[in-house]
Amino acid sequence: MKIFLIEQENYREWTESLGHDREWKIQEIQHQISNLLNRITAENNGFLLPLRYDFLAIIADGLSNQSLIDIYNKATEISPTKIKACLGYGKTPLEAERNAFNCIHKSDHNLYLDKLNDEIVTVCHFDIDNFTSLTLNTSAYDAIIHFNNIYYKINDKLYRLGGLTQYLGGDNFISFINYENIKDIISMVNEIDNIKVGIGIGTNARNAMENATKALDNIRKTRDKKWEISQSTLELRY
Ligand SMILES: Nc1nc2c(ncn2[C@@H]2O[C@H](COP(=O)(O)OP(=O)(O)OP(=O)(O)O)[C@@H](O)[C@H]2O)c(=O)[nH]1
Repeated sequence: MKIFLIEQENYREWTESLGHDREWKIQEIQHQISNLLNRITAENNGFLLPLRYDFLAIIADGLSNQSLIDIYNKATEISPTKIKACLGYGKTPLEAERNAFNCIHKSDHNLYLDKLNDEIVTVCHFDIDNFTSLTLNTSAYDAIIHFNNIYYKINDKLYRLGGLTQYLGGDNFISFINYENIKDIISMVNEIDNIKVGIGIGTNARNAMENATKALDNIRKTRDKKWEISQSTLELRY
């Protein structure tokens, strides 16, 4: 697995430079940066995980180093701080991210790329059943508390498998995992009520993500299963 990790350096100093009436400005700028990097990453068939916003991760399998250079250049163009970025490799997405993080802190260069083999990308798109049904919820915020209780339980298991997990809004969250751990995901969701998962496999993260959402939509059609796997060959885009 390859993770391209981008650091916005001296983030705290930048935030403090905005004064006390700053949080709304930070939120505005963070979401603008995440929006623009999300777009250029998707155009290159990757997938952006905003993580902490001062550090953003890109699932880089299937992306050329030139694509990563283009994304790095975009980040340096739009960020209010200096940018450092490293490409890391690992058996799991978490190991790859840790290696990229280590590289950022050890490397004197602002950009470190390596010639690494691409591996297939596997992503799980989790969804809670009937999250929007009014009978379940007394308020939008109560629904979030209900979601969080499930999310943190599952996230801990995904972390132990070496998955990189990101909340996407509503009752949706995804985890990029190692292909070998699909069986662990299936046994996990079989033991948890009111949750389903679409598992997507692809030659790059965008392809895998599309397949995971397709699998999730298929489950909704019949509602007689808690998981489905979908894979296809690379569809060239852009
Ligand atoms: N990020 C993201 N949000 C979604 C997606 N689909 C739905 N949502 C949001 O997630 C919330 C729940 O939507 P659904 O999961 O479709 O509805 P549900 O009530 O849980 O019904 P089922 O999942 O079909 O059982 C809503 O706030 C939607 O706006 C998606 O593909 N991605």
